[in-house]
Amino acid sequence: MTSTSPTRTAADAPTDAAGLMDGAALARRMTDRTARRAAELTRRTGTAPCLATVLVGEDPASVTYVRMKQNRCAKAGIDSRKVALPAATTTGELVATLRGLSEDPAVHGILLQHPVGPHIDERAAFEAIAPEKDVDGVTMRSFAAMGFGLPGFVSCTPGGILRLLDAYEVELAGRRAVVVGRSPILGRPAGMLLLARDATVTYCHSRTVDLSAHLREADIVVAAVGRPEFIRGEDIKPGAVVLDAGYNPGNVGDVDFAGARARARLITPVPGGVGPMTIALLLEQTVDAAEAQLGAGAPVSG
Ligand SMILES: Nc1nc2c(c(=O)[nH]1)N[C@@H](CN(C=O)c1ccc(C(=O)N[C@@H](CCC(=O)O)C(=O)O)cc1)CN2
Repeated sequence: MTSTSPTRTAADAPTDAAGLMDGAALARRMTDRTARRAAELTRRTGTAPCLATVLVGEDPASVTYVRMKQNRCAKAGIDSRKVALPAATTTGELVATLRGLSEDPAVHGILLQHPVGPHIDERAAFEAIAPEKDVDGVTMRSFAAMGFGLPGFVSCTPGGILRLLDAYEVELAGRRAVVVGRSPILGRPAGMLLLARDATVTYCHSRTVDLSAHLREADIVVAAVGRPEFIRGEDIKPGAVVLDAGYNPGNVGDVDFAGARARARLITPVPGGVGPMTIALLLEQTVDAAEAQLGAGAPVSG
């Protein structure tokens, strides 16, 4: 991915600006721990954890994200199996591929890169992933667990957002959280995870009347709308915590960073905030899945 956004330095920030939530650093710490767990699992079982990545077509951003996931797998001692399918793949063919991976004992986790082409029934494809291999948290069974606050694989970006909030000791119970966006891999599960932690959650979306009024009341804002700098700084409540899950071309988030930072208490940058957490969670959940399938949970301290 190329970056056209100007480089931000600490000197650019106003003196009373929000603290940055450093997702890149937290993701590195998580991945170090995941790598230790993967090594221990491989030593004990003779089998390395394996993630299958499935990419349909050649969308440049998706190609980049899949490559990033495979590179980080390699660094963490996780095998990856790349399945690249032509753009013309049908729903039936994709479902058959995912069912085959679901039944393959050498594969412990499956990732279907979103989005797939408009001619494909993405929901049907996600549902072809065996729940015990759904390390990306995209099946309805995983959604149900997230909705009820039960154990299970979480959607990776929303899960990463919760880890960031916990790492920065942000209180959630009773706080007003506004999630802008309702996509199945991002906004919806983000709201479910926040609700499971007793936040008072409001979803805003394209049909919301007076988004600004909702945002101005929000203690926590999750921006997952997919439009560059859509959230205006002036709408952020002073002292709010802002998580920008946008990944627009040019590494631009969904939030007007400078404007929001001047009012918020904590904010994630783009890049270096929520994005790296997505892949850290994917790797962690792949090792969770492998441990469960190989019957070999390996406690690792630190
Ligand atoms: N099946 C899925 N598809 C998609 C998901 C997902 O979680 N599961 N998320 C997004 C995109 N995505 C991963 O696929 C993703 C986007 C961005 C990043 C990231 O780390 N970005 C960096 C900057 C990257 C760069 O420098 O080029 C950052 O924000 O610091 C990771 C993953 C859509 N599809």
